[in-house]
Amino acid sequence: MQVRDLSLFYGAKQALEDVSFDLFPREILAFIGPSGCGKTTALKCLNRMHDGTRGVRIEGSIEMDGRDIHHPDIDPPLYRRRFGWVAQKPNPFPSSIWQNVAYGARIHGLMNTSADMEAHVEDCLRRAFLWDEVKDHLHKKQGTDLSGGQQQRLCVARALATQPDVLLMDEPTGSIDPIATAKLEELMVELKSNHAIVVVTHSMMEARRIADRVAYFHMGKLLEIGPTQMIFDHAQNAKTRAFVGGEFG
Ligand SMILES: Nc1ncnc2c1ncn2[C@@H]1O[C@H](COP(=O)(O)OP(=O)(O)OP(=O)(O)O)[C@@H](O)[C@H]1O
Repeated sequence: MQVRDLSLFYGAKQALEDVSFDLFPREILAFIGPSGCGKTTALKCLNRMHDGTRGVRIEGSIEMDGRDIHHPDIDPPLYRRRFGWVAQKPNPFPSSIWQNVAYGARIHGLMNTSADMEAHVEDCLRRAFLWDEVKDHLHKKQGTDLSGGQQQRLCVARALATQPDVLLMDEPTGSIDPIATAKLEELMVELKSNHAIVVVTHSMMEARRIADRVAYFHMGKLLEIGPTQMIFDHAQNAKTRAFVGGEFG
């Protein structure tokens, strides 16, 4: 994806200003920066999640595979299917584990037979590192009956079910414990072999552990983007250096 000179306004308030970056296949790109600097707003631009939000105005361009994502020929539901979304707070549907995963594939008509659907649900749960823990109660347990970390991995499995190219994760480890966090981070690194991942994180350690590249946002601007080690050890911008050095934020 190519994002160029992206600005976003919530009514009169400008939340993003001339943001430009690329997203490459099979990379983890982390958005970091102080609270309110526009990370989530930028994430939501990628899958057109602001569509239909009253008062939001977007300028600049976003292209995916060389095509303008706002072109009238683009079908928004089909476009959005190319993205999986994982939120900070695990939010499984109040239905069985199996239904949580099957839902997306069903509404998009992705599986032809019930055998295909069974295999797909298993595959998504395996890829989300959850299969062994839930395989004996796929229909008996609700998604909401699982632990917080398991619920978050279920949300990843649900996101994988629509066969997305890109996973957008908004502080996915922000509300789970350290052991569950380690498992989710390991999962994200595994998933990047098939997906590009953009992750918003408040944890500098997490960005260091899992990201290939890091983008530093500051008051709506993307001040610096580069390989993770460069941003943490040799940032060009003084504000980036101060933030990753823990001086503020
Ligand atoms: N729906 C909205 N309407 C009006 N202003 C909004 C809306 N959503 C976000 N904002 C404002 O836009 C700015 C950027 O918010 P955003 O949530 O993108 O920041 P963030 O970097 O993700 O913050 P945090 O790290 O706290 O989640 C903030 O000033 C926020 O108050």
